[in-house]
Amino acid sequence: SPSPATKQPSIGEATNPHQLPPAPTYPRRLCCSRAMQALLAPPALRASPSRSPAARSPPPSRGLVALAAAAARARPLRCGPRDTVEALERDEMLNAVELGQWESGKSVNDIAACQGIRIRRHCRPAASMAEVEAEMGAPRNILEKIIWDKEIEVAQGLARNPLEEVIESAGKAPPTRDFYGALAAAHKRNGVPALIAEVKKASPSKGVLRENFDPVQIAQAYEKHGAACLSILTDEKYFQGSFENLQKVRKAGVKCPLLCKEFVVDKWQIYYARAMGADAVLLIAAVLTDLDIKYFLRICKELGLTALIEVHDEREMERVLAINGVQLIGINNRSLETFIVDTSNTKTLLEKHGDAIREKGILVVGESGLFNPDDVAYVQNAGVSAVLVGESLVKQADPGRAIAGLFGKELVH
Ligand SMILES: O=C(O)c1ccccc1NCC(=O)[C@H](O)[C@H](O)COP(=O)(O)O
Repeated sequence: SPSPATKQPSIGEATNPHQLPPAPTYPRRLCCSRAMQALLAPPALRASPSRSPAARSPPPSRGLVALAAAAARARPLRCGPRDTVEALERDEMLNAVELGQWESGKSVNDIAACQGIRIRRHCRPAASMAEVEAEMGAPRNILEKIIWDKEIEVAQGLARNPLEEVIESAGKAPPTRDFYGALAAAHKRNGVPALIAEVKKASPSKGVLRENFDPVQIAQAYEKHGAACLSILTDEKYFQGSFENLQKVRKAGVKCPLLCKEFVVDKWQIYYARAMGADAVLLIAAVLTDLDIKYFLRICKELGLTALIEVHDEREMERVLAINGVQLIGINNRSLETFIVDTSNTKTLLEKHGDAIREKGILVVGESGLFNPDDVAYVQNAGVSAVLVGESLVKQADPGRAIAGLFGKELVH
């Protein structure tokens, strides 16, 4: 059985990642060096769970940071002979400000709020929604509701398909296709933003978009008519999607790289997405702390997945631009809290951050609310290299042919 140092805690497990006594006000450097000491200590010297402050007074909602930090020690960061103290000192996860905040007693939701994140986590995956709501009140908006359900759903998925098995399947999956490269090439080839065409049956804001929904047929039609990549909704409850749809499209021989459009709150979902054939995953900045994003980016890198990191406002854009290794940013014109769609959001954010984005070689995807060639030209002029389009294609009798209508011309492969 795994040693305490390498054991992966389940979501919501309130375990202090460093197994060190809490201090109310650690100076940041001290906190970091303690984290590194814990990392570098031989397993026998790593403190036992009984010493953890969480064990003394189990807080209900510290699981997320604990999870990320514990995983930083274990996987995918491997502390091997080439990991010098200097390298560890430069490690942005080990030095994450969130770890110091957590050690000094902040909850996951307090830490998230410090980054302007309004979506709360309940971190009680074994509880019923009634129990969660009794403790936290009703979810404040649809995105929070989706995330609360997702935390419980992921725990159920983990019980059915344990992490170790999913990691093994992900490792055996056929190699990923280059999502970023496909977008860059299609943009260059067609002179218009590359298309990520979305395979989506329903959405919370619009209800059922297409009664007669065959994901493989739609995916093949999109590919035939020039989509560079596809986005496959996998959420069942709110979008009537599934991981099976993703797998079916992959197995049907569609060559376009596939984005798993899921509400990722746990690494299990990323491994599962890869095991089911994904080439890219969505990470939503409105839901994930900087440390979550950094950690999930490492897992993506290890698996060869591209991460599309979605932002909606100024604060989220600033946070994401400060994270190393980001290649693809999606600007969602739709607020996932209010459903309001405003394409000028893309323009506003790119006016302010376009230079920094270009300097870093990041590609921007304009997402949501695009219906005609004027809409596409508008976001293209704002500076996007790709667009993510669902409703305006999937609602048409022939979603493939609808692509030429959206761009005002045929796209070529
Ligand atoms: O679309 C929704 O109602 C929704 C609600 C809550 C969370 C996410 C939601 N949608 C995800 C998306 O933003 C879109 O699927 C995607 O960007 C395509 O948008 P569209 O072309 O407008 O269908």
